[in-house]
Amino acid sequence: MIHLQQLTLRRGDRDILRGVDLHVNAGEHWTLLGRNGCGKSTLLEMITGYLFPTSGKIDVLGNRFGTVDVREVRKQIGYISPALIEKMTLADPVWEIVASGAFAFLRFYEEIPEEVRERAYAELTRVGMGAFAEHPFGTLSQGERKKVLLARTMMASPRLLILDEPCAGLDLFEREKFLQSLSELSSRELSILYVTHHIEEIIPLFTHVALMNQGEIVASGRKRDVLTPDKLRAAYDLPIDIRWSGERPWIEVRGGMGR
Ligand SMILES: Nc1ncnc2c1ncn2[C@@H]1O[C@H](COP(=O)(O)OP(=O)(O)OP(=O)(O)O)[C@@H](O)[C@H]1O
Repeated sequence: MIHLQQLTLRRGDRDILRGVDLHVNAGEHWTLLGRNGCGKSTLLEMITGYLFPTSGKIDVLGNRFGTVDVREVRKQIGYISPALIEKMTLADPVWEIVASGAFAFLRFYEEIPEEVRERAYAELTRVGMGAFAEHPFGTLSQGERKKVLLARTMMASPRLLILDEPCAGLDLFEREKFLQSLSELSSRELSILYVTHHIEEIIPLFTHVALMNQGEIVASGRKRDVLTPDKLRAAYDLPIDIRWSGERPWIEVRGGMGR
């Protein structure tokens, strides 16, 4: 699904990404973790073809970037980023926002086909937002907006779903509801790449983790192999204990900072 080989991004005299290798195979769902500024969002922008590397190779869904039209590849990728929410028109009804996901544009200037409207309602219902279909998008809470964007993304039946901190700013209840909606997508044929700062968001759905530190991937693989106290300490510079509840990790910072 995603194969990155020796990716480097140089800006001025600084390497923002350095020698990044990442291999996401069909049927795997990955989380990407790391401290502020380590390069997570930059990596997502490369995988979605908005940024080009200084060196290295990017293959996404069987397409080698640099030899294909990335806009065509993007049609198969659902990408929810903080910037996307800002692009939505707050006065538009929720169902129209969702329906626009079936096309490669943000707003409708023509009548929306009935079939698209029905699918939009179905996707909204699936994420528990059916009752809000006629509400203006701008009146929704942050958590509700995130679920609407998830529904919108699914309109294009993506093969790859990329989420950049989708639970940021959500309360516990909204976060769990969002994660549940995400889990329910696992029956569809798609792979998920999910960036977060919160290890407890690595719900059973996720199979693999990549840990970044200062532009490099310092550990990657099956989540139980990567989420170990030693590897987390190396990435976060903190003594971290980890406890598993089923296939979901919970962490404790041992003795506070600096010990
Ligand atoms: N166009 C640019 N020119 C120079 N530096 C940049 C540019 N874009 C990003 N950076 C720097 O690259 C680093 C990585 O940024 P990025 O946004 O990818 O980090 P992140 O891991 O997503 O951080 P956060 O967790 O805070 O969202 C940061 O230090 C940022 O300041």
